[in-house]
Amino acid sequence: MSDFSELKERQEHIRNFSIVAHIDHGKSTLADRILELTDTVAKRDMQDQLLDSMDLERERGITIKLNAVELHYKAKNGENYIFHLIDTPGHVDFSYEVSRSLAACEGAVLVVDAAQGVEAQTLANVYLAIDDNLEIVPVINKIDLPAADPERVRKEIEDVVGLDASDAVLTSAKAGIGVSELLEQIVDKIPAPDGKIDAPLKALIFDSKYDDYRGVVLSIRLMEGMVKRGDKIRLVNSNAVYEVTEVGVNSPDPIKKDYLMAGDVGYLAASIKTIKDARVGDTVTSANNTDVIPLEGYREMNPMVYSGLYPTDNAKFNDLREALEKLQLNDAALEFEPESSQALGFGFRCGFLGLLHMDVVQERLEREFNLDLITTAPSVTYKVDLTDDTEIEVENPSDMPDASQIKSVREPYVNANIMVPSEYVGAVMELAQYRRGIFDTMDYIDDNRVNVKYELPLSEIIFDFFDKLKSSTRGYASLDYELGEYKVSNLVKIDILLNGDQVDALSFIAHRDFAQQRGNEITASLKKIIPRRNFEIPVQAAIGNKIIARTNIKAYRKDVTSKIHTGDPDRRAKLLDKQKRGKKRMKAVGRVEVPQEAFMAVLKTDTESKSDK
Ligand SMILES: Nc1nc2c(ncn2[C@@H]2O[C@H](COP(=O)(O)OP(=O)(O)OP(=O)(O)O)[C@@H](O)[C@H]2O)c(=O)[nH]1
Repeated sequence: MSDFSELKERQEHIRNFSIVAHIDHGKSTLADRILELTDTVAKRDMQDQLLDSMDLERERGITIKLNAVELHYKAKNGENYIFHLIDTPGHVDFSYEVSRSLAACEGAVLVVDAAQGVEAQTLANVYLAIDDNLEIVPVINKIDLPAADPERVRKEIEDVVGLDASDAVLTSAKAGIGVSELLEQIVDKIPAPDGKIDAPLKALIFDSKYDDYRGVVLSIRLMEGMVKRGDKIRLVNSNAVYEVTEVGVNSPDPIKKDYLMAGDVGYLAASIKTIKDARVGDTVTSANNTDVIPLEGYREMNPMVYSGLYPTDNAKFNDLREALEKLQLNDAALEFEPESSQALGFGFRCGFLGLLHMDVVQERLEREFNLDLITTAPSVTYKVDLTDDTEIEVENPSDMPDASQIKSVREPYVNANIMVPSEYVGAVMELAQYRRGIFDTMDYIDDNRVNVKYELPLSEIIFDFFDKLKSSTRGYASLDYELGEYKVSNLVKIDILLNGDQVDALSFIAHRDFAQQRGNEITASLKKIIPRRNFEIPVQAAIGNKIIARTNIKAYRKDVTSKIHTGDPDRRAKLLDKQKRGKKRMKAVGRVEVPQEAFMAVLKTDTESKSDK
């Protein structure tokens, strides 16, 4: 191995940075250009959003997971630098990934769209970086757009974020303009890591994933010391000892290395089979180093919403448990515990950071673990004060006690930050008011944009608030929020009965003022969603014993294949097959078949349409 002064020299040439931005401001495209310019990826292998390696990320055009790559850059001063670039997601549901990435870095490149300017997530993400004492390199991207106004945006970065943007790099990630200037600024402005190379190993686990062959593969940032194949390591929290089988970096494909040293960002495999040993935020040290002070891990994330995940085939319960355990490694914000439902059997109550997160988890479970799942409607956590002076938390609406036992129910509120051109302030306020928002403040960002702050019930914003906000502001509003206080609200549980039987997984909680309306809406949409049977199915909504809405699904008589001549077995088989596939995501509840969509019917509210107009 190289001698100490060589290692020290190498360390001085390392630059670790994340790219942070509001969603769609061009982080992933900028990362692509950086990969190209540093010849990390050959032109012929280049594809758009290369670091978004999950199919799901490419299909949706969003970054879900952080991604760390090593690049080599020869600067204008003639020296060779090692960059560790961590691309991060922009969506609020994944800000946990951002905070973990930042902990592995000395600097952050802040990308701001030259036409849109500073948006809600720009602020949220850059504040995370400022809190971590990172050096921030501002970049004004998309200068090729006709609507680009870099000087206005420069001023916004100074006035709203409070950073010196006088030498912010002007880029077009799309056209490849300004990227080499950015690389030079990264070299000049972001400090090299300075952890002791000759101290005992201390590394932070900032991500991990399960690999069938290598066991758990850890993404680590070495703070002190070195690690190589054959070393015995200890994971501090779990106190588990392993022998390192491989270390390396992603560039972007994995490349094995002889060693990783203080300042490096790379991966480590040690045949770790016990998933719970390898938690994100834990410290890795050498096996014989027993008095190490663990690195400051991460703030625990509290899920914002909960929903039930059930296998459509009850026999797959254990497969689902195993899949959730493996996925949790790669998604540290996911929580789950077993629950059961009369209607759906055995499954898990899962906690998510938001609906996009929930959607992504469901899709990853189905794709990566080959499961068919039913998800119940998401719910926030309510705090219920009971008449016997005790307090309980309710994450599943069907667990809400009987009204006679309840003194009061409190629900979580968020502090929301909405940035919007001033002409749309009226529309934003109308929407927020309708969603039971409490106005806080309004500040001008510049001559024609404002930052409006509201306290809003979380349950009102997790579903479709953002879509409604976008549509009532022609896409111009951006939103960020953090959990605030619990407040007492007049809430009731609404139960749904199908064919006379209450279906626990369809119960939901609503504000009393909207209960009647929601009852009507939901019975009407269930009527459309639930397939007819050869008997009439009453669909009812009830508060306690009182039925508040009712409709009927008419009986259906004909067999779907009865019209087809038996002489065409092919067609008949195809039709039956189609029918079978359609059934995959259905659950038989009593004599009624309930499709996945029905469990989400509660999310579809038409209530704003009146206020939108
Ligand atoms: N005109 C123009 N478009 C750009 C530029 N940079 C990125 N885009 C486009 O902006 C869109 C969003 O770019 P992404 O790189 O996916 O944005 P992102 O910030 O990584 O988004 P998330 O990962 O979802 O947070 C894409 O359609 C890009 O092609 C630019 O410099 N000019």
